[in-house]
Amino acid sequence: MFKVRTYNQISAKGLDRFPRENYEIASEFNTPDAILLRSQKMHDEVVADSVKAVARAGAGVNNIPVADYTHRGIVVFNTPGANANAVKELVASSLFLSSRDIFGGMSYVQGLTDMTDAGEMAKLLEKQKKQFAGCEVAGKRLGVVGLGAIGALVANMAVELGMEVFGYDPAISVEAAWRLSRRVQKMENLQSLLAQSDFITLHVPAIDATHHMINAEMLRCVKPSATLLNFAREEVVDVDAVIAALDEKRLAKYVTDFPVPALLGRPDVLLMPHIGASTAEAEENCAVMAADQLMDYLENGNIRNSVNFPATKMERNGGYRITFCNENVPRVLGHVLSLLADRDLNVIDMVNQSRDDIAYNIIDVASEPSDELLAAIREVDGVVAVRSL
Ligand SMILES: NC(=O)c1ccc[n+]([C@@H]2O[C@H](COP(=O)([O-])OP(=O)(O)OC[C@H]3O[C@@H](n4cnc5c(N)ncnc54)[C@H](O)[C@@H]3O)[C@@H](O)[C@H]2O)c1
Ligand SMILES: O=C(O)CC[C@@H](O)C(=O)O
Repeated sequence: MFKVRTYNQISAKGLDRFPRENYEIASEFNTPDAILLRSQKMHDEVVADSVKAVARAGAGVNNIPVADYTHRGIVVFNTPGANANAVKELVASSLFLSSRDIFGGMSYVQGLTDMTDAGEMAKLLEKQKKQFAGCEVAGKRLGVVGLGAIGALVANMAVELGMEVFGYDPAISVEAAWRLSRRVQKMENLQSLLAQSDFITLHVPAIDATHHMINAEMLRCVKPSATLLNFAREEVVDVDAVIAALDEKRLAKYVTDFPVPALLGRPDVLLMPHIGASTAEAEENCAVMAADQLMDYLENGNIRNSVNFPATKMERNGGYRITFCNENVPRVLGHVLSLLADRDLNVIDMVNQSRDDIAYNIIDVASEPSDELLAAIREVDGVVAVRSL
């Protein structure tokens, strides 16, 4: 029986994937085999040595101490693309909400609570509506920073809206580049993108390289009429620099899913409570994908969509399965294979993959590995974790 500890509200569709005859799912477990979470900050959480994998039902993994887990042999998964459409739709809404005063106009109408005469109300609205006029997004220039799962959908959607679209992503994958409309113009640097754009939307992960990528220096490049949209992460933007730019009218508007108190009460911001991925569809997609990935790892040792371990898959061909991960240094695999040979254990099939400092191995053997063998593998210099499945 595997135990999976959940944090946050995980879609029932995802939780239903775990067959209850093999899995116990709960939000409290002292020694779980795996953790399934959304935005729970794990940096200060004590994670038991029993944990073999952590699955993030979502894209960003900056809430997880990935490097620390890697050293402990804990595989971290995410769900690439599973919530991208939800974010794209909120970015579309935000383009409209920031280009026209839809919110102000609606609040104004709702505030007319003393009004009883329909004719008088219609006259008043016709007179007042000019204060809520805006502009269209068609024909405007959108700069998309980060052209992965979300950025590509946003860029393509903006092309369809009639916008002129610029993209900047120095690390774009071949797959992501294929998804992109040919009408998206590639920018060589961030400054050029910022200088041309009427709207700038950020879709990069929160990593060291993107920390405060929008800072005082970069904000000096933007047009005073520009709107900045941040549906990526709080850390990607230096919010003090944004506030200074708004105060000095060097930036027109800031729209963000990651508000901080200093932004409250400003007329030139639109603040949302981290709802980019809060649709039934996205929550289901993420939870189902995360659950399936966790189960395949716990039951078969296969790794798909990990952010710290190499993608590794081996079909089951009978026999008994040993998996282990080790520091990516010479001689560890050879040492383990010699332990199997010493015990006359025949290898049916095996796969060895590495990623940065970590290597991962699946070995199918003809007879059941003993506890003594597993303990001996665990003792090999460089081995981090061993399992028998
Ligand atoms: N608001 C929300 O609820 C919400 C939902 C989903 C994702 N997100 C955030 O959006 C981020 C992106 O999600 P995704 O699914 O598109 O991820 P992704 O991995 O598919 O795409 C990220 C892209 O950013 C690019 N990139 C990395 N560093 C860059 C840099 N310095 N400059 C320009 N581009 C750079 C990468 O090459 C990649 O193409 C996530 O990491 C997460 O933080 C927020
Ligand atoms: O779980 C959520 O609601 C947000 C997820 C989002 O921030 C992500 O990075 O995928």
